[in-house]
Amino acid sequence: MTTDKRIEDIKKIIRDYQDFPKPGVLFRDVFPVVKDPSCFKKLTDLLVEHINSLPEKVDVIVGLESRGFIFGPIIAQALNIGFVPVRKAGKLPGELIQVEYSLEYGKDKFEIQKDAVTEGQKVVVVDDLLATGGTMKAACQLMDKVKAKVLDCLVVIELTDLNGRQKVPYQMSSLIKY
Ligand SMILES: O=P(O)(O)OC[C@H]1O[C@H](OP(=O)(O)OP(=O)(O)O)[C@H](O)[C@@H]1O
Ligand SMILES: Nc1ncnc2[nH]cnc12
Repeated sequence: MTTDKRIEDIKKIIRDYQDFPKPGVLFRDVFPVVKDPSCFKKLTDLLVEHINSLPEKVDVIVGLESRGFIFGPIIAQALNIGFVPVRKAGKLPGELIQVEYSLEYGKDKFEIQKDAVTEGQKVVVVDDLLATGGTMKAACQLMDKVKAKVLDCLVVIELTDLNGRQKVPYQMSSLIKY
């Protein structure tokens, strides 16, 4: 993604919290961007422009609980396509597919409804932030299990200097890198 004045404006209002939620973690809080309507519009426009620049047309936006739910649906709506949630274990009804994963400050389990994305559908996976990449990698494993085609794994913020970074198996894109 290219440099853009809008990215600088967004970067200015992301807030940092040292030692949250655990000692040693520098937490990057994206919520001030959502609170500022002009910045939030800039951010969603940038994400939509990025998706429109992909070589293939996207069928479904997949968002990761919970901060991926802030950005995913608004992007899907702008693109006039559907949004599908990937949720932490025990939240979704019906037949599910599950994976376990580890993230910067813990472990969790992700689930998707079996028929939410169908074989061959082209998806973009959206989240607010990539740290170790464990969360995004787990979402990709779910996409493999439903035989979706992942065109892009898109995050607002990417932490590039983190120890224990896990490889995300598909194309990764981020607006802001630290
Ligand atoms: O790259 P990783 O090391 O896996 O970390 C990134 C993930 O961590 C945060 O989610 P969290 O699980 O804290 O949940 P939340 O969105 O519900 O706050 C963030 O929103 C990403 O999903
Ligand atoms: N450093 C961080 N800041 C905000 N969200 C996160 N999720 C995982 N690591 C994070």
